[in-house]
Amino acid sequence: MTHDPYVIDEMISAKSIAARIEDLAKTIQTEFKDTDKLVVVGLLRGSFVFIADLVRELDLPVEVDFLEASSYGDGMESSREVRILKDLRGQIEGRDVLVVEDIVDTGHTLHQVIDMLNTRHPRKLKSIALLDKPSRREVDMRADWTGFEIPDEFVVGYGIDYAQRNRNLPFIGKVRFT
Ligand SMILES: O=P(O)(O)OC[C@H]1O[C@H](OP(=O)(O)OP(=O)(O)O)[C@H](O)[C@@H]1O
Ligand code: HPA
Ligand SMILES: [Mg+2]
Repeated sequence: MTHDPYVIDEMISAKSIAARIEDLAKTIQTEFKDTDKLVVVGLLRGSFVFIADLVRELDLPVEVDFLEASSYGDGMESSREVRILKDLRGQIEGRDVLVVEDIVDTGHTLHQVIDMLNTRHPRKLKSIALLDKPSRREVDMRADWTGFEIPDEFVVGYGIDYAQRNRNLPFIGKVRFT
């Protein structure tokens, strides 16, 4: 697949992301202060940077697990069909679970993942997303906590890709075709 040339304009700096994650971690700590061992579930691949930074700010007993869900492939359009490519390693029945997502866009990915995890009867199931793009929503879905609300721009960096590139940028940038 070939892509038109583009540049990336910074939208949210690494420093702002770090500051916001400190605040979010305090909220999560309060929410789960009585939890024996919280299961923090990262949705691969996009959330790998966010989950790494978030769990290091949590002063709580946590277990980290991953689920791989994919709907975008290499393009900019959701397929609306969320495929589970890799399941959790652990059981979540009766457990407190926090799903960590990089971005909620149409909402299909988080919606379908939450539905699927609910069938396993966790005690408590909450979600957190670094970014929220509410103007593009196609299903009624919101993460319980959000880092930043963003406009309708295709973003990359801090774990998020365009055609599997740019995940390693330390900031969130928007893609601008040249
Ligand atoms: O709200 P939605 O419209 O469903 O979009 C959000 C999802 O899309 C992206 O994942 P993608 O399918 O590209 O896989 P990736 O995480 O491996 O990049 C992103 O990481 C979210 O998981
Ligand atoms: O803005 C985005 N950028 C990259 N991947 C995405 N998947 C959903 N929305 C986006
Ligand atoms: Mg993803």
